[in-house]
Amino acid sequence: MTKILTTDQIRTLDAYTIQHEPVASIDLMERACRAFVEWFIKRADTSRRIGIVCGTGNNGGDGLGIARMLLARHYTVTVWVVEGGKPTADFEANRTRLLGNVILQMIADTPPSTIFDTCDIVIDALFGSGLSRPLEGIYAAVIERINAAAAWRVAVDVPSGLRADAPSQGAIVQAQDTVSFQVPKLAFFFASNAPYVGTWHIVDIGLHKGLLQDTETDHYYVSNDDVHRRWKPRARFSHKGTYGHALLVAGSYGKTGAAILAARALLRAGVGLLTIHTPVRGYAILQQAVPEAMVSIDPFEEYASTLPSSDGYSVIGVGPGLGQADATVKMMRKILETYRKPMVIDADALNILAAHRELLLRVPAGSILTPHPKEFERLAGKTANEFERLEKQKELARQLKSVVVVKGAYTSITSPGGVVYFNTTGNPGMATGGTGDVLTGILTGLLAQSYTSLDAAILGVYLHGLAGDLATHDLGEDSLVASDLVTYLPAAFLKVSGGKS
Ligand SMILES: NC(=O)C1=CN([C@@H]2O[C@H](COP(=O)(O)OP(=O)(O)OC[C@H]3O[C@@H](n4cnc5c(N)ncnc54)[C@H](O)[C@@H]3O)[C@@H](O)[C@H]2O)[C@@H](O)CC1
Ligand SMILES: [K+]
Repeated sequence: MTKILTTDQIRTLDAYTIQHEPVASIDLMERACRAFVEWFIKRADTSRRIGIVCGTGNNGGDGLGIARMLLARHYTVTVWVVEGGKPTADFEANRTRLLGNVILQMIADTPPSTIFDTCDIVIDALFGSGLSRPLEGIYAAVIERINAAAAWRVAVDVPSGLRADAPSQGAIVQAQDTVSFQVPKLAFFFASNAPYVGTWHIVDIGLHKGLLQDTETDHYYVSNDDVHRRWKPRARFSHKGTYGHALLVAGSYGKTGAAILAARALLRAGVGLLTIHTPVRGYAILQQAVPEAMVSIDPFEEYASTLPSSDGYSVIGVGPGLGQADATVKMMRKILETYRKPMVIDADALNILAAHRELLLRVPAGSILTPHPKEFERLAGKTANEFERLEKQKELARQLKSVVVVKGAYTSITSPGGVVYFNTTGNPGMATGGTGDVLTGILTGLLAQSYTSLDAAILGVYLHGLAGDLATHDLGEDSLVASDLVTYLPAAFLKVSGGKS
């Protein structure tokens, strides 16, 4: 698991590294500059004209060090320093090291609109993690020019003006790429910050490994290795009973497709047996579309009303295409009153919980809830920003002793203990109807196979995004449909299992 740390934790790590490696502060900055430059030179050749905009803190010190290294590699570099705060010692040291290489252009007033006209690339080293209040005045004026520049904008550590672990206000640099030191910052994972962060990249600056390992955090992001460790190979002497019997409660008149997508994904996720409970109208369609599944037929024509029995199922997945008819609400109530094993709860099943809040507390411990942001808002209430939403998500997971998955570009998975895992697979092609139904199927299929709910959620969300990425690789983002995720799920399993699936 890769950690996401707060600014205070990173500051502690910096200081600890300086003291215990030991390494001089200026040499640690030198390492940071070198790591940035190594990343940079792979992406820009020496014909590109570079502008570096520096503050007078340590982020600005990085900017000066980067300037020196790029000049030594024969890039054309202009360096601007925005006058203001008291320069730090490492900024001063790097200013001295730069003397004679380039003349620093000082900015004391609103710069002309043409300031960056001669730059192909603008490197933003105005402020880093030391930002403590919104940027205004001269800083805001410079940022306005940076954002208006017809150049590739690359931020050092964080886009200036963005707070790493709190909501941001004031002027913020809109970087296309952010090269961040050692660990990603929490703010990078929120949709509202995407216009500032662009694509983020992590470079290793060699902060103290021991302390990095020992530093506790509630926030992680998920990589292929983490997922591989959670994946379980199938046993030689296993049989269909080994892999669970899932019940999928899904579909209503006009929404049988949701049941098909979830059912197909469930089977491709490796479940032993699948029964789908669906209204009469869905029966013939499901038997043809998903021949591997058994169908339990509701007495009602158009929506589900009565589940004959929930006994014997290892897991229930409920929600896709379900509708919210009164009879369906009654059925949900009955399920929650009698079934005590984990469930996967999605879509209309979540909306039913939001509208009948007494049911929420009946959700069996160890379940997985998969709201998109709007459904989450109905469940947990409005929030002012994504930091607040994440706190509410942790609270809900604790309260229900379940895993809460809020879907988005970086789907966040919260354990009952309040630990958050951000998923890193997936792409905008998946922003299309039915992909959520596929996720419900995958998660239900994994839970049926006795994965813990947290492992099922981390593995399932990752596989779902990876199937989307593999599909996009062949088909492009524009044409991706939810069924493609099911088609590419086997390839995703193969990738996660290292070819052993
Ligand atoms: N040894 C270290 O601590 C290392 C630090 N590094 C760099 O140092 C950065 C952090 O440096 P600093 O802590 O000096 O912080 P910054 O360079 O981000 O900010 C510098 C100063 O700006 C002032 N400031 C904050 N908000 C302001 C506002 N809204 N308007 C005006 N002034 C404001 C603060 O008082 C602070 O002293 C990191 O992001 C990274 O780029 C790297 O060189 C790696 C090593
Ligand atoms: K910056």
